Amino acid sequence: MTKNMIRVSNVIKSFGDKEVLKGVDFEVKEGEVYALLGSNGAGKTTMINILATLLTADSGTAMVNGYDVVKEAQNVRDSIALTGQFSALDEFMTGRENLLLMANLWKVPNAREKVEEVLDKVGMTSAADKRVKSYSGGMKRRVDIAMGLISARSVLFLDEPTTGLDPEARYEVYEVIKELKNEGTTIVLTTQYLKEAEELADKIAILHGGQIVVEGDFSELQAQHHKEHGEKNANLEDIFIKVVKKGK
Ligand SMILES: Nc1ncnc2c1ncn2[C@@H]1O[C@H](COP(=O)(O)OP(=O)(O)OP(=O)(O)O)[C@@H](O)[C@H]1O
Repeated sequence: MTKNMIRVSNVIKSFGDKEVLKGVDFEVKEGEVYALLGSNGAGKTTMINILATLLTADSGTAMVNGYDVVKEAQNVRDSIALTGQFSALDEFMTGRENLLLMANLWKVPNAREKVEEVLDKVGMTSAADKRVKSYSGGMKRRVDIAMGLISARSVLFLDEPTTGLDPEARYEVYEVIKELKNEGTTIVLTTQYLKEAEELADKIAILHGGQIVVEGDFSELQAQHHKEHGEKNANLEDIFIKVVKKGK
């Protein structure tokens, strides 16, 4: 049986009197690409930060790689890599130097070989000796993802990895995610580009009104949409808009 890498159960989180997550439940299986979608402010980053031990939920439980995010936070941190919208790279160092620094910090065995391996994986070998400040947005994002891949982590969180990138750069990052997916990496992805979720994700979830209101693979979402709205072969954008409108 495939292992559950993530198990979220009845997670509730408020900021002051603003209730953002109102009982979130979901599971992600090993090797699955799980896309968490939602409008701006729906709570996607909040949920990911709870899973990444950067925030604590008010109640409910969340497990990553079999570890409780509160009681076994260090084990969870050792199990995950998180890449956000904002680059954590040193602009004055080269891509290779950034990766090597990270590999040494994490005491990765055979650091140099590992750096070459991840550079190759994200297609950045030929530009590896140029300073990060000369990179395009897509190149920076690819090295960011490579930073996450430096140590063998069980789950990769990609929080809006393509936001703010032009279409060409987005495509480059998209190709990297596809490659990781083919290798069987468990990925939780948030994205504003529904086409990406449609093509990359094994499972799509829509977070709305503080809960997961729809979940399934794309064809299941299409079938549900067909049943409710009589529209066949809808794209994810149509489905998303109907779900979000209905929930209002
Ligand atoms: N530290 C905080 N203090 C107060 N409010 C916060 C905090 N972090 C998030 N929020 C609020 O919680 C809500 C959810 O934010 P979150 O960033 O999780 O949403 P999101 O779905 O990731 O949105 P986006 O797509 O815009 O990134 C927003 O209304 C936000 O303003």
